[in-house]
Amino acid sequence: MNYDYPHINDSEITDTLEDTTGSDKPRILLMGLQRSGKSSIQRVVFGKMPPNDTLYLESTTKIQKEDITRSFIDFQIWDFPGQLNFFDVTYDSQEIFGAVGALIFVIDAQDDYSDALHRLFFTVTSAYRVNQNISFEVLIHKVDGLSDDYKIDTQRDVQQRMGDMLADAQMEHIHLSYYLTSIYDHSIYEAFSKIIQKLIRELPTLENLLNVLCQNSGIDKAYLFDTLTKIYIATDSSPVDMQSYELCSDMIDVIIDIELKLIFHLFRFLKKISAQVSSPNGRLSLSDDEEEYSNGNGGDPHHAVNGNGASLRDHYDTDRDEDEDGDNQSQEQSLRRTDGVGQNEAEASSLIKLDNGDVLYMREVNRLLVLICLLRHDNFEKHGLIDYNFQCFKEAVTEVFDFSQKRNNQQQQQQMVNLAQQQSSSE
Ligand SMILES: Nc1nc2c(ncn2[C@@H]2O[C@H](COP(=O)(O)OP(=O)(O)OP(=O)(O)O)[C@@H](O)[C@H]2O)c(=O)[nH]1
Repeated sequence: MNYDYPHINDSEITDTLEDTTGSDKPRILLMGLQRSGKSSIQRVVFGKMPPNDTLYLESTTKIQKEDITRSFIDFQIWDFPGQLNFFDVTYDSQEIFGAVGALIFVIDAQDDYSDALHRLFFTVTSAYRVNQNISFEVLIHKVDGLSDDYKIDTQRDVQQRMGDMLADAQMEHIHLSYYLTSIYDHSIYEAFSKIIQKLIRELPTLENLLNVLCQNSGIDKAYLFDTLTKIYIATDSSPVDMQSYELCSDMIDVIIDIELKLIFHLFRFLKKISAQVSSPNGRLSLSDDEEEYSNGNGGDPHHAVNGNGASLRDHYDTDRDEDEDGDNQSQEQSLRRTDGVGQNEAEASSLIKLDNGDVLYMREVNRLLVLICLLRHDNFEKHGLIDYNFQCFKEAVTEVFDFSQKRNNQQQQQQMVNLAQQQSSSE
């Protein structure tokens, strides 16, 4: 049986190739059989699509390239149509696979995956011949429908069969990493966190900084999250347990939800102001105001933004305790301007007290990154020390990325100089 890709006609290939050139950003490729879940993963993790909406996604016919902007993760994701063979001679495989950081192969675990394994073998061995630096990642996907025992058995079976195939081809030196994933829970974010971390050059430095922060502040676990994608780009060296990771990851959703509500009310407030300016008597009636609040936020006027809207966070300052979904988890939110930082460096912080006495503490490192820590309540009493250490951590992280940015710029300039020299010598 031929497990290679089916033959594709030329017009389809040319059509697709138009999409394959362009950006210098490191690439993450999503490959796998049709309907294995590639586009769903891309949309859910990087596009915030609700998992249920992926049921209506149409099959991909061309490479879908997406620049991950507004995120710390400065990569390009390429979603490949399941039916095309990009190792065909018609393609410049050097162009496609030369600059790849990670090749993620998605296997549908709810289906018979024999064909998928042969395709995975073909894909990995072909890509390896082009670029030996690619990190190969295998998502055993859609495991939400499987029992825990069956998940483990499936992973063992996939690993065993791939290991045998690579050994038979004397290519056992190719290393594959395996993850059990589903878009319906945290597993897909956890897997992407580990995949992306392999591509971050600054990872060891960030881990060291997090270790020092935890040791000196009584913090049990700390994650540095990319706010947009909920991918954690680094954590301290204590073991990651799924429960703490899920709590921290959920905290981002809670905060974003609150911020969105604030933006919504700010928008309504500004709309009202503009209506007031243009209204004949130039006055706002109190009854209108109350109606707005009761429609929008359950009648709590303190959720409104009390300023001129120049900076949302600069004007928001509230604490609250409330029960969450019957969990009796006490939650305090405080989005406030921190003294000692400039007007433009307003940063958010947030605190959630858990039932067992632990505390989840979030601090904004910059526009793209947040630090979320889990610690015992009595350790949180040394609040000033934690805040001071956090400022030191933040400065160090900023320095690391400034340095890395400068190095990248220098490397790019050097590459351009080399290219120009090559061109002039060949003329
Ligand atoms: N149960 C379950 N279904 C999923 C999961 N991820 C994706 N799906 C479903 O799988 C189906 C196919 O998903 P797609 O993302 O379109 O698959 P694809 O690999 O991009 O397919 P092509 O574009 O044809 O190559 C959709 O109905 C998704 O809702 C998952 O984690 N669990």
